[in-house]
Amino acid sequence: MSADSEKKIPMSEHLFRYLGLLFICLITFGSYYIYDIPGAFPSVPHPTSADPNGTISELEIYYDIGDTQYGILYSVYNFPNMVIVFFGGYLIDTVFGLKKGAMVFCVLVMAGQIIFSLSASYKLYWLALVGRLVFGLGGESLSVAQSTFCATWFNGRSDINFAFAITLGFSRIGSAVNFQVTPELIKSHSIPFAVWFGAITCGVSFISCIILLGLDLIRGKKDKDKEASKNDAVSLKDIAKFPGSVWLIFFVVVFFYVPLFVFITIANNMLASKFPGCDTAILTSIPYYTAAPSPLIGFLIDRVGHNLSFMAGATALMTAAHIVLGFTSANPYIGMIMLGVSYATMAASIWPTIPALIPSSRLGTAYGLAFAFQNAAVALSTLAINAILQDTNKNYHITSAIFTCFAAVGCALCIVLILVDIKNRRINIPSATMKENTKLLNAASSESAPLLVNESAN
Ligand SMILES: NCCCC[C@H](N)C(=O)NCC(=O)O
Repeated sequence: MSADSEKKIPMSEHLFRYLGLLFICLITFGSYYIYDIPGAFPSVPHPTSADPNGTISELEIYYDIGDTQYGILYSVYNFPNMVIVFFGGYLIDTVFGLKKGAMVFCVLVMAGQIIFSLSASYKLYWLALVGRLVFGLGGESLSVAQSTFCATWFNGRSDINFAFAITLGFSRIGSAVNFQVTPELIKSHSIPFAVWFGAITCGVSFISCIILLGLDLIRGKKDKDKEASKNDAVSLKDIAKFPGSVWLIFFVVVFFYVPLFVFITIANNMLASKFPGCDTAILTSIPYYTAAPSPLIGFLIDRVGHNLSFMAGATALMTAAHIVLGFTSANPYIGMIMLGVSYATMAASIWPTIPALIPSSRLGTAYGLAFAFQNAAVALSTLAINAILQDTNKNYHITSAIFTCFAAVGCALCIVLILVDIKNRRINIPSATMKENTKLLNAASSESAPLLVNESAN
């Protein structure tokens, strides 16, 4: 779409897209809110002979469990998603279609949290695991549906990076709000009340999903898309035909999100041990709060394009952040803010590159694959990092070196992507050209579905 033709879009059309975006944001608000409910339980003193200043989560006391069982509340979410989220994307593309898929995943998220809440009411740990497992069956796939909705609603528009950044910023506000609200509700009411409140946020997301489905029917008619319900079956051959750049982007997802998500799980202890007396609760939530202004970065990328250069900048900043946090005595706020800015930049630049490489009919599968790799890497690295810490008597220099290397590899991959794109000219180009290419890609794929872009042909 040229700048000229875009100027002719009536205001009511822009308002309609942004109304849709509001509900696209809201469908995952509940899932991002409830994901870290276990982590938001307050810590209480728990002195032992080995560690007189030791603390323990109130959740462990409530269910009468240890650290390992606490960790399993997260593992039952991540491990199955090494595989499930890929099938979630596949189901969206070929079995359910986007609308029914979103509804099924929303119901699973809400059902999972209701089961978790019942476990809190009856103090049953095994039921809590069942709840987290059911939540995991829908949680990641719902994020795939969200990305696919966002790509579909903003396909070929000049504000697609902005729209993606808004959904991520909004979702991460959900994560951050949980860290403030859950401890407050536990203090002012009770543990079951705080957990049931999470179920209410999922109810809000469920209602938003119903409204979004209605709006999407109208959008489908406006855009005259053939996404009546579902596409032709995705075959392994289609996936093998995904362009090389998309596979490299999946690897960047892995090498960027491991030093972010896995680091955050150990950040509390690492920062407390390196900087005694610092406020670790505030420090560890900084990267998520910093994601809130990522729409500003998305807005900037919409103006200048060159997503890969922003991704390279984000990985370079992530590398520097881990060096500052792990190997210098600089104030930890500096390193954590660097980490947050790098996250906000990556979140705004990486996810919109996928619709420029993969046609709409295969977007669910592509996002599903990206999240499957991400979950596998995060789940395995979390185990490996904790094993290393245990074996080295909590030598955080080693883990910082590992995170630094991961981020540096991510940066190197971005540079390779930039070099590859000099020839292909698909994603490190001015945004107007990228949007034009995306439209051509989708037009070509609807004529000879499922056609995927052949990089060397470009
Ligand atoms: N409950 C966490 C959902 C994560 C969704 C997805 N795997 C993801 O990482 N999205 C990008 C992000 O930055 O959150």
